[in-house]
Amino acid sequence: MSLEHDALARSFADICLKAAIEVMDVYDSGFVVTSKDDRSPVTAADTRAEAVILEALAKVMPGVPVLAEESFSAGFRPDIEREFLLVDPVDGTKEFINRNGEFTINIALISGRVPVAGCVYAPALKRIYLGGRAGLSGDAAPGSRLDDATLAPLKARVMPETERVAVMSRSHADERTRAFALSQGAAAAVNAGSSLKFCLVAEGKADLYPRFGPTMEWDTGAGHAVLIAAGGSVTGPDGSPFLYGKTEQGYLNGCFVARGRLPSAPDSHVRL
Ligand SMILES: Nc1ncnc2c1ncn2[C@@H]1O[C@H](COP(=O)(O)O)[C@@H](OP(=O)(O)O)[C@H]1O
Ligand SMILES: [Mg+2]
Repeated sequence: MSLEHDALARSFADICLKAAIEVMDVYDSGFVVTSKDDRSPVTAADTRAEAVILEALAKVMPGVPVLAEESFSAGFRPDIEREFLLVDPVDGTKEFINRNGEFTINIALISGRVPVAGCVYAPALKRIYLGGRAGLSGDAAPGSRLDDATLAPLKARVMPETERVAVMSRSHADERTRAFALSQGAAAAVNAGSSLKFCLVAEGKADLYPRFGPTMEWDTGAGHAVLIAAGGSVTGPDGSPFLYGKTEQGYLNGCFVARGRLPSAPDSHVRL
């Protein structure tokens, strides 16, 4: 089962690398920004990349329901089962529009309400992160195949007692988030767009990522998979489990805190 999740993360990575061709074509050639019903911005990159991802996922995991950002915005409501896929074709759309490179392509598998495999790919930065049983990261160009030679194990660092580094949203940070980070011993803050924040914790460049502003399940599933594979965790601010498949609340996440390795945590993690 665990090996299967590593293999799945790899197929998600290949799908992200393929979808990145569409994303970067739009990014490099200029684009029109339109507003969705919820007034969030969208470009042709989101819809074109999502089409590529959905077609590929239907071959890799036929019959598994997919909750994807643009299809959801268009009104599609899949019947969520114990296993389902989450897709965010361009997370960090504001960063995409601002052309700072901090946007990602995200695919995750949820099983029993927790992420078990995921891939986060930042095509402009050419960085890829995989989470299955193990975490991996490396450099990869849009349109390329995943190359083992460029991948290295991903390990979150043990949270230091002092001088912790917090990473927060570049476009949606607020005072409550900053106050919480301070209360958790953060001595420095970094800002980043998209699910890259989970990846910064996963690679030991930050210790915590508090999020009190709204996010959707497809924004967090893949980054969450990467982080737990690297030995970190995601919980509610009170330590409660952070679960997926929240149909009754329209797949809107509550507040959460992503953390690196806890001082007492064993080297390997246990999944539900
Ligand atoms: N008011 C709101 N309601 C729901 N989600 C919101 C939101 N404001 C921001 N987000 C989510 O936050 C994501 C961006 O996070 P960040 O600020 O960390 O980059 C957005 O992803 P998209 O860019 O895919 O739309 C969006 O889903
Ligand atoms: Mg998103």
